[in-house]
Amino acid sequence: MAIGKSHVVSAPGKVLLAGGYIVLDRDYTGLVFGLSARINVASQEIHPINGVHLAEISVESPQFDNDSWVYGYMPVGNKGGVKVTQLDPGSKPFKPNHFVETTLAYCLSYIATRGPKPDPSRIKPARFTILADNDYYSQPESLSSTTKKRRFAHLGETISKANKTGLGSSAALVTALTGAILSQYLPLSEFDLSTAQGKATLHNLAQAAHCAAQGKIGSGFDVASAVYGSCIYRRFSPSILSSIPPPGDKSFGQAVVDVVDSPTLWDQEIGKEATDLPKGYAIRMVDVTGGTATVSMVKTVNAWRASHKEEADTLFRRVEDQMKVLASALKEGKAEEEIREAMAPVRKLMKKMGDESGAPIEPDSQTKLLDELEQIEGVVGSVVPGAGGYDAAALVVRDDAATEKRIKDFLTEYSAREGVTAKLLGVLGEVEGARVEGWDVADWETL
Ligand SMILES: Nc1ncnc2c1ncn2[C@@H]1O[C@H](COP(=O)(O)OP(=O)(O)OP(=O)(O)O)[C@@H](O)[C@H]1O
Ligand SMILES: C[C@@](O)(CCOP(=O)(O)O)CC(=O)O
Repeated sequence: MAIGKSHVVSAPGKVLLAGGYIVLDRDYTGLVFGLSARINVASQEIHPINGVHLAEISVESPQFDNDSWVYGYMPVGNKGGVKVTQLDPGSKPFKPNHFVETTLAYCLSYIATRGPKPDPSRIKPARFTILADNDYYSQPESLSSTTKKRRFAHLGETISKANKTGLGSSAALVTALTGAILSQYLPLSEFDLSTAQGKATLHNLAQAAHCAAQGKIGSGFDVASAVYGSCIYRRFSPSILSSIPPPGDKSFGQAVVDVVDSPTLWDQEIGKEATDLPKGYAIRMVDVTGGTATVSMVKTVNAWRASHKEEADTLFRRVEDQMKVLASALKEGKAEEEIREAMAPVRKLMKKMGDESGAPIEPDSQTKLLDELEQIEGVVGSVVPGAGGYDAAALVVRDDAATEKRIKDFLTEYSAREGVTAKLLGVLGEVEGARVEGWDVADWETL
């Protein structure tokens, strides 16, 4: 087989600086920042040689051991789209990748069904290569220092064993893969990521695929920031997606097209104008070992809200109001002291939400860590991002080497003292969402 030139689409990770839990309800918004850690997906057409034509699409994640997935595809009736079936890799163990498979089913069905009449012959054999920036996964200590220095380090383990750092790998992956598939099969006149229409198509399709793969539990803030970058996000109505039957159904393709291309259904709000960071400041993430089950935390908060409606709604409203104060302080480049004063109540209110509901949103071990971090010169404020829990902290900091060194030294000392592993990640908050990259996948090992 011969491989064509690659197109690379990337999407950023996320940090929900303020608005965890409240953003699950359309009545409230959340402040989300994109992160400089991106997942890139390169697409390449595969040309048959000697007339041998296989209806196969392969997806590879070469930073992980043996992680590649091969799919066969075939049309489903007139409006069913395309059915995707994972093929047995033969020599290697059979491992499904639910996010990849669902994204392929949604995107290929959308492409094959849209237009004046369905045309599954638009789908041709192709290869998609996933390359994730290193901060998405904790780098095993055993990696050599040369490997660690590479932009896309080989982790020496399978993806299922990798320890995620919580930057939203599945949303960035689904968004970048959706962008790469659309760019691969549609002409620029039908999909152009640099236009508002192109971003809307990417957003709607990636939300639909991600929700289906994830079991419809999230607010979609992670996919929204993967597409649009930093924003104040109000979620779409969850009912939008309820008319889509499972992939393989005879009306699946048409249902995906009707929902994704609907000019009236989508009611999310992406407030781009209200988000930015002051010059000279950055958002940094601290990865703390220890996991938190977001789904059960959400259930606990929802149960508390159901039984303490008035109290919960007042608290939710206060979180949103304070989130907006923080967003404006950052956007308007207010003085450090004002940002500090805007950020501290966000933390207090989230701690209160945890105390009242019984979900460990800012558990005491995190309170100790954040309190100490906030004492460091150059650290303006801290919060437990997203759902909170035991595994991460987000900081607004002065963006200079001296502050970074103070934080790193502190975390080394704190980890030894408290018997945890707390590390400063390399990622920075950034404003840009999904984009087309200029490099060729053939060069990835030298980047
Ligand atoms: N580099 C990658 N290559 C292939 N698949 C990936 C990659 N990164 C993520 N995935 C897919 O996403 C899944 C992880 O999704 P999951 O919902 O568990 O994490 P998440 O909550 O998005 O991550 P995070 O903890 O980073 O916020 C993996 O099991 C895999 O299916
Ligand atoms: C609890 C929630 O509001 C935020 C979860 O954020 P994170 O995955 O912890 O970054 C859930 C959601 O909005 O999808």
